[in-house]
Order: sequence, then structure tokens, then C-alpha cells
Amino acid sequence: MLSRIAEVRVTPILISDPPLLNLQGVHQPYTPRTILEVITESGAVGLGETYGDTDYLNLAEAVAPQLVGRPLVVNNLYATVVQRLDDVGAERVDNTVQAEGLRGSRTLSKIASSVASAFEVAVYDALGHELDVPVHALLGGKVRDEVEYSAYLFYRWAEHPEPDEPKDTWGAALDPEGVVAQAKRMADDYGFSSFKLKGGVFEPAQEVAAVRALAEAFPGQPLRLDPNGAWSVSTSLEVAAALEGVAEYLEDPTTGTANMAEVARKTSLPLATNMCVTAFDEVPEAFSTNAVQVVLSDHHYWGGLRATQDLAAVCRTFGVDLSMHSNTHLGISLAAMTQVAATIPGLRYACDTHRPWQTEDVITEPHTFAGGKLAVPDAPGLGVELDRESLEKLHKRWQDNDVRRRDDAAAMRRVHPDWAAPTFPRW
Ligand SMILES: O=C([O-])C(=O)C[C@H](O)[C@@H](O)C(=O)[O-]
Ligand SMILES: [Mg+2]
Repeated sequence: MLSRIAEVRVTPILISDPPLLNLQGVHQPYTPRTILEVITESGAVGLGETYGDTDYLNLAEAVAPQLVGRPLVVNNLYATVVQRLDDVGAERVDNTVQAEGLRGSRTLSKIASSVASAFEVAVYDALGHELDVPVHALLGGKVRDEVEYSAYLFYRWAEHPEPDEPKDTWGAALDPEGVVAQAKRMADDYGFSSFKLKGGVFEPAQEVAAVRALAEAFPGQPLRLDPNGAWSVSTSLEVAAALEGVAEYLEDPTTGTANMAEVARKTSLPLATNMCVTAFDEVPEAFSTNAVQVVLSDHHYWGGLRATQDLAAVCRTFGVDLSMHSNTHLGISLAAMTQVAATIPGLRYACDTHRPWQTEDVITEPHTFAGGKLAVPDAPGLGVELDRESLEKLHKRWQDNDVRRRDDAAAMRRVHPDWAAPTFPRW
């Protein structure tokens, strides 16, 4: 007989983040995440991680007490989360606004999915510990022993503007040479052999030049460019023409399914997205218009690990490829991505991860990439253990600091006071 949930802990933290540039601005020195612990009557601990912005955190805190006394069941989690939306005043969310401009439209159900997913992961982790099996076994079993990730390259500043803000040793990358140097270090340190450049920062011609420089430095290796919907249809087509035979896909060149479909009709370069297809109700229009050829799933957005498997089945049905998107995250999320990726047949593109940019973690043994891959662990649950000291330290930072949401435009305004988040298309 499985034991029930005895306690649920929700801990907001702030993690250091380097000054990575994107269409909206620049990453803040610290960014919020929420860490969950689901503790069973027999003492098993399941871990989950999700966004830490106020709406997500408040919702997670409202849901936590509802789970105490319940069995380790994942099927009712989304419904439980949705019921608590009213408690946290999340009706303030405008369904038409893009969350940070980088993940498509912001809706209440997407916020609920992102919170439910973290509880789902924590329940699976607890279940794995109770039953002494890995999460991938609970998901039907792994079909691969390693999951491949790609290097996530960013234009970036060497440092944040204030002297006491977190530093790293990567240096600036503001031109093709800087991007290639960053890619070489990613390849040397982690063994990545495919590369994604975050675009939408400079004029498209400059970003095309960077991708071409990468192609010269890494001949024949997979390359992608992602401007987060910054370009018009005609600019997207110009970039597509310039990168045909160079890039393996273009990611969200333009905003909205209709524009993506128009670009897709006129280029042979596959289009990938983590913006216009981020929830099941966005699938029918996108697939029926052939707007995307690769969906970049994200278990946070889609509502969990099983939802990711469901999405994989839908994609298979329509002949659309699936890979994985990431956002700034720590080892619990990476462990969850790796577990579910291990169970999905036909995953032929390397998954995204921001993890190499993070200098902190809340697990005792942070992941190490070898040959750009992570081994799929067979240890119980997610195969990671909470580092309590680190959790407390990062929680104390949250208590001592007033950053409560990600706002890349505000971070940019500290350096360029006139900066405004762009209107679309930017180019
Ligand atoms: O593929 C993407 O669009 C992302 O990874 C979204 C992220 O927010 C990325 O743009 C970032 O970290 O700046
Ligand atoms: Mg993207």
C-alpha cells in the first residue's frame, strides 16, 4: 500500500543569472524559481521545480495544502491547480499579453499548467522513491540511455552593470567572433555538438553572419537561430534563404501561427516553435496549416511529463517533430526533462538547456554533460537529491531581495534608460 502525502513545501528562491541578451532586453542578475517538496507519510521526498514569478508562486502556495492527505496520484493535479486560480487573483492576467515576450500568449491555463507540472514531477519523484524505480519506468520505460542537449548560445555582456552583481568567466559575445568563441568553450567544456543562437538582438544580417561563422567553425554540425518572433514574414524569408543548407531549423522567426504558416509555405527550412504552439488548444490551427515542423515541448508549459508524452503522440500522428525548449532552470527541471526525453521515441533533435549558464543549483550533485549528453539515471525517482544548505541560501537571497518576477526589459533599462520592449515585427 502506497503512503499518502504528509507534507508539501514550497520554497521560492533567487538564482544568479548572467547578462544574456534577447529581444526583450537582458537577463536580470537574479531570477526567481519555485522549488517543491512532496513528502510522503513514509518519509519519501519528491522534488519539483517551476517558474518563480509571483503568479506561479502564489498558485503553488495555494495548491500545496490541498494535496496533504491525498494519495500519490498525478491525474487530478491540473484540476486541483485550476480550482485555486481564483484564490491568487490571477484574473489580473491578460490572455493576450506575451509573458516576457518569449513564450507566446500568457493565459491562466498556461500558468496553471506550469504549476501543475512541478507538482506532477514531485509526485512522480516521490512515487519513484516509494517504489524504488526511476521516473522513466513510471512513464513506461526509457527508449534511450542518454539524452542529447544542444549548446544554447547567447549574445551577452561580460558583466551586469553593478559591481556587486554575480559574475562569471565567459566574457562578452557581441559579434560573430564572440559567438564562435562561446560555442568553442561550450563544445570543449560540455561536448555539445549542436548549437542554438538566441537571436532577435541585432539586425538579422548580423545574426546570419554569426550563424555562418558557426558553420565555418563547426562544419556540418547542426545550427539553429531563434529570434523569438522578431521578424516580419519577408525578413524571415530573407533569413531562411540565407541559411538554407546552413541551419537545421529556424525557431520562431515570426510571431503568430498565420505568419509562421506563410513563412513555412515559402521555405524548405523547417520551422520550430516554443511560442505559437505552447498548449494543446494551439495545436489544431498550427498543424492543419503546416505552420511548424518541430514543436519544442517544455514539460513546464505543457502541464507535466505525461502531457509531454501526449504531445509527442499528437506530433507523431501529424508527422511533426518534437524536441525540447528550456528556460533558465536548475537541476530538478533538467532531471525531469531528461527522464521524459528518455521515454519519447524518435527524438532526433538535441534538446535545449540553459543549465550551463547557471553557477548554482539546489541538488547535491549537479549534472555533468559528457559529449553534450546526459546519462539517463536508473536510480529511484528523478535520480537527484536536494541540497538543503543551498536551498536555504537561495531562499534567503529571495527574502533579502525584492526581485519577484522576470523582467528582461527592466534589466535593460538599468543600462539604456530609454529601452522599451519591442513592437512586432522588430525587423
Ligand atoms: O527558446 C526560447 O524562446 C527561450 O529559450 C526563451 C528564453 O526566455 C530565452 O529567450 C532567454 O533565456 O532569454
Ligand atoms: Mg525559442
